Amino acid sequence: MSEKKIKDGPGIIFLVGFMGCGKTTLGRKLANRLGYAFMDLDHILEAQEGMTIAEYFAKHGEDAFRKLESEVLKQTQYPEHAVVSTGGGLPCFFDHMDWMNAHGKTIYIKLSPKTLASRLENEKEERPLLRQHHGEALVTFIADKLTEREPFYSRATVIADGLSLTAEKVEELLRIKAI
Ligand SMILES: Nc1ncnc2c1ncn2[C@@H]1O[C@H](COP(=O)(O)OP(=O)(O)O)[C@@H](O)[C@H]1O
Ligand SMILES: O=C(O)C1=C[C@@H](OP(=O)(O)O)[C@@H](O)[C@H](O)C1
Ligand SMILES: [Mg+2]
Repeated sequence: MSEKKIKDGPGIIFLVGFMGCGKTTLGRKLANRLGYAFMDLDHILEAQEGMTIAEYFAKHGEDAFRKLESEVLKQTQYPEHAVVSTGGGLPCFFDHMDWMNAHGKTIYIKLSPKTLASRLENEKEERPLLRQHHGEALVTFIADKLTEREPFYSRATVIADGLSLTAEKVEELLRIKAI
């Protein structure tokens, strides 16, 4: 594996962006391409708690979830090289953008509310914040939440157009940025 790694590369790459932008999907592909470990903080949290995020929200509520995802972010043991997919809300709470930028590089996968909504319409059950929104109301909900979250996401090391983003393209962006 090690010969595949970008020499003196960014170490830890955190993928950030709204629900449905592809952090989990692209993260796995990017890790595979770079020969880095793949870690998804939502999956780590679910394995640790023995329940899904939807179950955790139903049982303990969002405030408890935000505290727990903060612990998971900061207490996880990261290998030297890893691609880490975060949950969509994580960058927008506590000091998480600063923390991730201090511990690695961040990539914001940017997409429009319309595209996000079309990807999420059939994947709302596992995302408790979206469950009660449908059709045009889902687009509006996403647009409003995105406006709120964008200032946090925009502090990423690299801002990438999610529509044309592939693992190859991310690798190229990292090289261009020389990080
Ligand atoms: N580049 C892409 N093009 C089209 N659909 C995608 C792409 N990346 C992810 N998806 C789809 O969008 C949905 C959400 O992807 P996911 O990786 O779970 O996003 P996130 O982790 O950011 O919430 C999934 O159905 C996934 O298959
Ligand atoms: O945006 C959010 O607040 C959330 C995003 C989810 O992760 P994905 O972005 O991978 O869907 C998950 O952490 C939880 O449902 C809350
Ligand atoms: Mg995900």
